[in-house]
Amino acid sequence: MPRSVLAHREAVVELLSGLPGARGSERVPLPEALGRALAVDVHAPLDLPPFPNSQMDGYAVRSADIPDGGAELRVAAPVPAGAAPEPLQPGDAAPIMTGAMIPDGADAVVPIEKAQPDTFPAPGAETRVTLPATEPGSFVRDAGSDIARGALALAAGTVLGPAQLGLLAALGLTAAEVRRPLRVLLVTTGDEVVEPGQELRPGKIYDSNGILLETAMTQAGLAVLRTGISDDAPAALLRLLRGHADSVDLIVTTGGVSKGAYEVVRQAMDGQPVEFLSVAMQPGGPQGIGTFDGVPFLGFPGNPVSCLVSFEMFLRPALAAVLGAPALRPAPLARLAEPLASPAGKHQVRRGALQAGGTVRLVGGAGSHLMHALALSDVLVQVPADVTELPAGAEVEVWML
Ligand SMILES: Nc1nc2c(c(=O)[nH]1)N[C@H]1C(S)=C(S)[C@@H](COP(=O)(O)OP(=O)(O)OC[C@H]3O[C@@H](n4cnc5c(N)ncnc54)[C@H](O)[C@@H]3O)O[C@H]1N2
Ligand code: MOO
Repeated sequence: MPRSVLAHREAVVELLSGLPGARGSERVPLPEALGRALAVDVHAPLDLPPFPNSQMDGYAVRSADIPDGGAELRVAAPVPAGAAPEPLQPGDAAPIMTGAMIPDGADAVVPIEKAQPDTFPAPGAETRVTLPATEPGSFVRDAGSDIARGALALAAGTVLGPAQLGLLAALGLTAAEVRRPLRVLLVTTGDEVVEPGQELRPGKIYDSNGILLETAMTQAGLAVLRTGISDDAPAALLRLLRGHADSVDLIVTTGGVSKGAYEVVRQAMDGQPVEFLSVAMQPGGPQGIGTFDGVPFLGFPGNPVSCLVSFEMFLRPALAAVLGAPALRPAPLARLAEPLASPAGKHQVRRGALQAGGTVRLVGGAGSHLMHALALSDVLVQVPADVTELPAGAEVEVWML
């Protein structure tokens, strides 16, 4: 009886829950912190914005100076962005640029479009401007209105993307304290598999799983160690694993887990507490799970789509559950652009492309060798195990890659 997707995901969570959750932290410059998880809460060291500033190019005014019908005011010295302005005298309007500091005494900005004349006078010219009445606070971005000094800016565990790094920079920070990543040993296997760039002899194929999983894991915040491809000799794979097992937190292999005559991973795991089983999922059915010399081990199937689907369905969500990062894939509902059929009793994961208007088009068939179709997809279409047919227009959950 195959194991359900949910039960296998729980088994992977269980396997990882023994991992050192806190591997310590390190301080890295912001560009290097992309995709890493914050190790500590970050509180704002200053107000954002740091000072009240103008949201528009226009005139800084005292709103009380302008009655309902509008008023003609004397034009004061202009306030460019970056300058610390003189206080605004009663009855004056100071030309002010977007982002420039609101002068003391001013409490509103009238956009230049509402002024007469509606262009700024030449600097130094003695002129007057007619402005309409305005509410106090109009077009003024108050100090601390984005975040106040001392407030929690980002919580520990937050994965740092461009927006989070932009915030840290806005707060004047140049580095972040991030968690040390989990170290993963990734070994692809197969006598037929050769490194891209080498000669492709008859019967051989290039290793796509290596870069596929290495980068997927890197994006998920793991530090990946690659050893090169293992051939189908169990002794060779054992040498590779033993050579590195004590310096990693997790071992992942691809291939050699199904029912063939030369299943190198199965053979190498002989005597280790590793189970090889079938998950009711397609692709990604054959799976290995356990520990190798005490190190958590996952054996993904060799087909490229199968190994990526295994990563997305089991390892990535388990990392989210155990470490709080990476964030789970967004999983909205989308309407199928076409009908689909799915094997009874198996959770099917199809590859798809989201269309405008919330529909999803299937890309390629169900085959787990379809690397090109995977490369043209942006979602995994989830078809539950109890579903065998869906008409066009049916709602499906899609995981956004
Ligand atoms: N009699 C049965 N045969 C198979 C079964 C089964 O239940 N009974 N399951 C099938 C399913 S489903 C899958 S998935 C595969 C899993 O096989 P393995 O994990 O043992 O993987 P391999 O046999 O080594 O390779 C499968 C396939 O993937 C290609 N491959 C392997 N590594 C790479 C790589 N690094 N880059 C690109 N492609 C790779 C390999 O050449 C094979 O075509 O077993 C089915 N068979
Ligand atoms: O389960 Mo295999 O991963 O379909 O091709």
